[in-house]
Amino acid sequence: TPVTSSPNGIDGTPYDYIVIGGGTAGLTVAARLSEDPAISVLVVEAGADNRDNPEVFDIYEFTVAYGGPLDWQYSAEEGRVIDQGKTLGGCSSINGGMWTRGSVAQYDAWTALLEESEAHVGWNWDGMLPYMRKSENFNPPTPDQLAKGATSIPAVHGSSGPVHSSFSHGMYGGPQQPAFLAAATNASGVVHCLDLSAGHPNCVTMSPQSIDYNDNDRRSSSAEAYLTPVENTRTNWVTLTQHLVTKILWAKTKIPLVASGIEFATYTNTTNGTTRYTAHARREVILAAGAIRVRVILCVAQIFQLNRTHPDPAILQLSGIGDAALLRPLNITTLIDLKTAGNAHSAKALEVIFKAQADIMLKDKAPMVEMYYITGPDVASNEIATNLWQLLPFSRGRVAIVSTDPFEYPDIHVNYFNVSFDLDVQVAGLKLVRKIFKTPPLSDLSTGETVPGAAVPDDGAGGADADWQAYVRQNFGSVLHPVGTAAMMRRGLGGVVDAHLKVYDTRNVRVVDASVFPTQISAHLSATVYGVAEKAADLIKAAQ
Ligand SMILES: Cc1cc2nc3c(=O)[nH]c(=O)nc-3n(C[C@H](O)[C@H](O)[C@H](O)COP(=O)(O)OP(=O)(O)OC[C@H]3O[C@@H](n4cnc5c(N)ncnc54)[C@H](O)[C@@H]3O)c2cc1C
Repeated sequence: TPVTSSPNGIDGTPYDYIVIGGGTAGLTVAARLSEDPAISVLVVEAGADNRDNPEVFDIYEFTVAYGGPLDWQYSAEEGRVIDQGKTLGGCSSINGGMWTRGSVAQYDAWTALLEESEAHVGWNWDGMLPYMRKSENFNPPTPDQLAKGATSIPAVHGSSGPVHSSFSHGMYGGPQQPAFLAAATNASGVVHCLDLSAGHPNCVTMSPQSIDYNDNDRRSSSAEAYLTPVENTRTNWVTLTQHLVTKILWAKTKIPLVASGIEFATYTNTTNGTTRYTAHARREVILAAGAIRVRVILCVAQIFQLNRTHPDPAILQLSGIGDAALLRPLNITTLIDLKTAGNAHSAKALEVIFKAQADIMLKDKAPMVEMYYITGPDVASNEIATNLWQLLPFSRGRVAIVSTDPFEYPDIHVNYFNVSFDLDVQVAGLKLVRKIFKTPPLSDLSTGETVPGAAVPDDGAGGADADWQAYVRQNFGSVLHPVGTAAMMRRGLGGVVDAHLKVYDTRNVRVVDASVFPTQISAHLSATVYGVAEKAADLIKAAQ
């Protein structure tokens, strides 16, 4: 069976590649590797196959899955909840489907954080664009959508990839959208651009989603895009759902480590299986368990940038890769002492990483916040609203295992506003939102502000900083874009994987998911995660 929840026939079986996590990146890389019928691929996914559940396929039910069984609901300090997809397709099965890319300079900075000798691998805009396009099948705006104000630059999009992207049938056609575009320009000078995916996202425009226009706006998750079309024909690819990978098994525990496979256990909403199964990897183990869990598996570096959480690391930690000081008290033998988990980024390394980010903000003028304008069905019919999302925080969080029980959630510290500049950015962004709503032509449509309203009185200058700060601290929620927990960076900077996405000091373990982003980007992440996974697949194939 191509997708199964039974370990029978998988337990004890060898595969060429084992992919841990059938999420956004995991299914992408598995699909590409299994294009060669001589290569066998096993994907092990903790969640179930919920492709037929409207909470997954119906993009108009976005947010309904939060807090339910399809959501990991990791907890962090101050009672915060970090939602992440626990279902086939991972976050791509429950996310908002916003389809955007970061700026040219942000991708170029990834190379700058690697060894010079690795620059040729092409972790930059020019090297990523072909892969982001490869993943995509863009449906340019229809005449009706054009009339409502949709724009695009079709040449920057892919037109024959697996992930469908388009504007929706439900695209709202009222006067509020053009009024917002014009008011944003009038209030701030930010220009109206045609497309957020063209590498220059410092602008205001309407944005497509990862949905299939020709299939009634059905969500185009990684499962729908990469697995569904081939699942009945590609017999060399098996996906096991409802099983948690508990650790990586090692054939050789001297550096460079060689993985021999994985151990896994049944995992349902009611069962933490006690039986441990194994599967063997002839070639490689590929970690794609997301930015929180990879760290649990790897037990490696955890930068927890605001809006980013790293799931993968936990699996690394359970497998003996991580900070010895964390693993020793848990009686886990440290195989690779990767100290970057938690607090080990030296001041010198942080200076380099922060300077790269500051340069992107100051020289490249990369967007520091996103204003997500909402109208139509998402809010009451007489309301217009804006979410303000901070894109490039300097605060860093961390993920660490707390026990050797693989079912136990890792300890997550998001450290929001640990760097006070992040709070300044929030306040400046919110003041600008208020200004835009008070600027024509949007102001002509508004009868006044309800939220935050009197909670942050407008003193004529947009409100007092102290009032805004208190408001942000009380109301702030993460946009749930964790990255960087197993960063692709020079080892001296705290990197966990090299430019080939190989974990340092291992021969055959790679990380392929949002964990490897060394820095945050001014975009929603999924389009870039697909690009990373597509590029990773080619790197892995080239190494065969
Ligand atoms: C609520 C929400 C809304 C978002 N909205 C958008 C948006 O509108 N647009 C956008 O572009 N991006 C959005 N994002 C971000 C984007 O979806 C994610 O960054 C991206 O999909 C992450 O991909 P990934 O492959 O790194 O991880 P995931 O897609 O999370 O995949 C990891 C997979 O590994 C599985 N797993 C974890 N641990 C184990 C284990 N031990 N054993 C087996 N399996 C395991 C998980 O269940 C999961 O399926 C959103 C994210 C969230 C959470």
